[in-house]
Amino acid sequence: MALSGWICLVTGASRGIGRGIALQLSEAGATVYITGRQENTLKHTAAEVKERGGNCIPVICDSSKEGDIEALFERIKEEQNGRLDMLVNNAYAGVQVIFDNMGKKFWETDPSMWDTINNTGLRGHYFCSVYAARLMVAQGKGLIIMISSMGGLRYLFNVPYGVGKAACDRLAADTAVELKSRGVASVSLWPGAVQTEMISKMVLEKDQPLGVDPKFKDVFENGETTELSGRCIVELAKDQNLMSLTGKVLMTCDLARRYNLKDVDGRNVLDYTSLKFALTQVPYLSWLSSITPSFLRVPRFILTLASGRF
Ligand SMILES: NC(=O)c1ccc[n+]([C@@H]2O[C@H](COP(=O)([O-])OP(=O)(O)OC[C@H]3O[C@@H](n4cnc5c(N)ncnc54)[C@H](O)[C@@H]3O)[C@@H](O)[C@H]2O)c1
Repeated sequence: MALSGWICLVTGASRGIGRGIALQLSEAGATVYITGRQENTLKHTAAEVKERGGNCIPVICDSSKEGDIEALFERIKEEQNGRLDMLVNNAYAGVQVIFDNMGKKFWETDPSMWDTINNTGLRGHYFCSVYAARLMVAQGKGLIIMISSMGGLRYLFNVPYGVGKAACDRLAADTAVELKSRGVASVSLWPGAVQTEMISKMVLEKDQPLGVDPKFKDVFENGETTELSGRCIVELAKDQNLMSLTGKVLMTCDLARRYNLKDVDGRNVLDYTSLKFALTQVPYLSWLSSITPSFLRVPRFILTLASGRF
């Protein structure tokens, strides 16, 4: 099996993308530590891993609490003789608050939204990266992945969300500078729209989700399963040229093309960098989408320019 013998850690794996990644890593043969705040929900993921013949170790760990994080890494160090091959920084506490405040300006929302979104989804990632890097540098190899999103490029949802995602991308880039000579890779992964349990409840199962653009609902209707990111990560981990990608933002649609992957339900992966898809999002031009070949992609330098930073 591809990741047989690997020791991996996925934070926030009781549901959503973290759960999907844990399922795929364990299916590939890795021993996967999974974290979350509640024992009962974590146990569901652990049971599913076991059902599929995998091996995972649930650990209660609140990513917004540094004491919990320190204890988690102490435990891995002790149980695995200092070995850790992969850290997936996924835990995220922002989805509910994002939907509860959809359409509001930052000055109209409680400023504590910053902490809800970024204490777990950014600060927690930094703390985990520090402790993981200590183990990985000592063994001279490893892979750290930040689960981010295209909200890192330009405005999406709200201010703390976008700032947090841009910072996750920068966290991967800057940690990569210091880790590269030690044999450890660090990347940021942008999934596309993912059909998580929360997204199903708040978008897909509602006729007109409050404050949500109907186009947004269409995108999620064709979205990725929660396991596609994990499938991409398994291939990435085995990639002989992994180090050439360190520090970069990687998109699931690009990785699916690079490794010739389909989603776990057999569907092709929606390429949200294709010109065809981009046109569907532009008012008055969406009709052009039906006559645009799907292999044409928005060049990466245009994406860089789209950040509007210079
Ligand atoms: N859903 C999407 O369409 C989508 C698309 C692109 C990127 N992403 C990103 O993927 C990541 C995961 O998002 P998701 O949609 O799976 O979210 P989710 O809310 O479905 O899952 C988040 C997970 O983190 C856990 N968690 C929350 N707070 C925690 C804490 N304090 N400590 C430990 N665990 C905690 C939850 O229990 C859950 O398991 C986020 O960074 C999100 O921005 C999501």
